[in-house]
Amino acid sequence: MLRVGLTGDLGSGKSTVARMFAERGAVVFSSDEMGRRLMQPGQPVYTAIVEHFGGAVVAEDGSLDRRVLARLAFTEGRVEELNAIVHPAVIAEQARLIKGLARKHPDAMVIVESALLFTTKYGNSSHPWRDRFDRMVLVTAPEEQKIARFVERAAAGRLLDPQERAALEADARARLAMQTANEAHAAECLVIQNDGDLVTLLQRVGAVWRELCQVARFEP
Ligand SMILES: CC(C)(COP(=O)(O)OP(=O)(O)OC[C@H]1O[C@@H](n2cnc3c(N)ncnc32)[C@H](O)[C@@H]1O)[C@@H](O)C(=O)NCCC(=O)NCCS
Ligand SMILES: Nc1ncnc2c1ncn2[C@@H]1O[C@H](COP(=O)(O)OP(=O)(O)OP(=O)(O)O)[C@@H](O)[C@H]1O
Repeated sequence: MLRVGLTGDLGSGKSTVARMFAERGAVVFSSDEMGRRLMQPGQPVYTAIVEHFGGAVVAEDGSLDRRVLARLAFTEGRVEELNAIVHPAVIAEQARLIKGLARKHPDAMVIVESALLFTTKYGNSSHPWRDRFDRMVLVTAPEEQKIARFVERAAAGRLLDPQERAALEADARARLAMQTANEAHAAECLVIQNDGDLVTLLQRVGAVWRELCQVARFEP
């Protein structure tokens, strides 16, 4: 089994790249999706977040209010408090799933996608990502393109008024300010530059996929 970490800043295109790898046969775990699942009512992570941050983070329907949490995390400087609750649970769940998969499908290519693989403090050693992954893939894009993609994805086809657009851009910049480590690790990664169209991206993903298959063949 080859364990691949797929990282890159917000809006760089990681999830898009992850889907392209999945189409080629990789098993992909999205940390954002897993985090969201573990934050559902009834989960220990949900309970811990409500106990720590108080009832103001609970929406009317009983789920966590992600806008309130995003404000606390990215505007009010409390992101580490949230990370300390969510990250250990996500990392443990990924380790559990990967262990099960290794037993059933020892030849699988597993890809774990997250913007925070290099920065999270919650692995089991001082170099958590080295222990968790055999190879790292980094997706990069110019800063303004990352912000534009984040805004367009959040708009989901709606026309934004200038205030909404400015608020989303500020949110993107605040999150990006916490993701400065990724490109500093470029030398340790297979890098996919996502500064063109989707056809170009598909070609670049194909080249990296072939490289990963070679590694898997020679380092089983
Ligand atoms: C603050 C929360 C509720 C905001 O939710 P929201 O739906 O707006 O964003 P979502 O979770 O889809 O994340 C979108 C992007 O924001 C960025 N981001 C999310 N969490 C973080 C963080 N802790 N540090 C830096 N950037 C982050 C990433 O680029 C991510 O891909 C949520 O992001 C969260 O709980 N974050 C803390 C836990 C975490 O790190 N989750 C992500 C991986 S486990
Ligand atoms: N090369 C591209 N051409 C056009 N659109 C793109 C390209 N790459 C990504 N996108 C679009 O940009 C948006 C952000 O991409 P994606 O969700 O893959 O980024 P991400 O790195 O996973 O972001 P986040 O960390 O915020 O989850 C999506 O709407 C995606 O469809």
